[in-house]
Amino acid sequence: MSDEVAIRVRGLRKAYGDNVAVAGVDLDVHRGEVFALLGPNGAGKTTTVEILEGYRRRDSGEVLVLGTDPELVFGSRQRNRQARPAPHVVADWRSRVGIVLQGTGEFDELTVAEVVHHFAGFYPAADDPDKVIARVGLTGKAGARTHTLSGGQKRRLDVALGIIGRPELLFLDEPTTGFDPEARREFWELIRDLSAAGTTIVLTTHYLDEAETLADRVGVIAGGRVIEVGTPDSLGNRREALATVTWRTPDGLPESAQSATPTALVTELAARFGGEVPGLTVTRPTLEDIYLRMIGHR
Ligand SMILES: Nc1ncnc2c1ncn2[C@@H]1O[C@H](COP(=O)(O)OP(=O)(O)OP(=O)(O)O)[C@@H](O)[C@H]1O
Repeated sequence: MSDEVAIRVRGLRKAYGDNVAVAGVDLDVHRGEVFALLGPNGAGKTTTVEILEGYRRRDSGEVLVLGTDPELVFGSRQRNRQARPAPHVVADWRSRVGIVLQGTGEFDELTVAEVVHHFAGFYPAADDPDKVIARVGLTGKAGARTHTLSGGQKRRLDVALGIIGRPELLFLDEPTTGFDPEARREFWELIRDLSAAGTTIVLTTHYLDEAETLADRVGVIAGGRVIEVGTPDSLGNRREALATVTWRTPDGLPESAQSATPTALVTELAARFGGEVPGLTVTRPTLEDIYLRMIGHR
């Protein structure tokens, strides 16, 4: 991870009529990091990400993605036509940014291999299509027509199309929705590989375990504002949170205590029981506990 920013957002605002979806977001994503955006339904995640991708127009604020304002790259309605980059800069920016949208993975009568090979032709330095098909676990379906794929297999194809151009920056919107547990684990491996190879990754997810496993940093959005940014283990003062120690009394009844010094408590319990403490567990709040607390549910 480096301190150089891949994405810089300041004072981003976007309203749909009277509904303010994004109410002043500031955000930096560093080059090489995996950044997860979390937030309840309607929090403004997709709106924010689609503005970063150049698919939606903002009302105000500054946005730089790989040093370029995405609105100037894509927008035909940009405010300042003079500022529009030259065509080669636009093509260069598009090829450096990979986007995995929700549910694009159906191309009528085309096969998986045909679609991936076709998309590879759009990029100046595309990856090997067959290698990418293997990476997303679709080799067995390479000859299948895309409309015959299952939901999870279509998402894998979406991911293949997002990475075929070897992007420097990859956006993933709820990438593992509909994946079975094994497919999720395989996908996480793929993200780790891409990250290890230096790809900056921004993902939105509702799975807290996914954010915890993959993200270097997490940003929590609620009501169109970023309420906190931090590493998964430090968010919401998680590191300082009390541990819960549970055990069974000699009568077999469950007992528990919260402690800032659980090791001392366990040592004391071990002395009290003269060795093994029955039913002993020591837990700290999960990212999900902390997240739910942050967004106001208890
Ligand atoms: N095209 C649109 N037209 C009008 N309102 C919209 C549009 N897109 C989003 N909104 C509204 O903007 C707000 C933020 O929506 P957004 O899709 O950005 O949230 P989200 O955090 O991605 O939610 P989810 O987790 O459900 O995907 C919501 O109140 C939503 O109804």
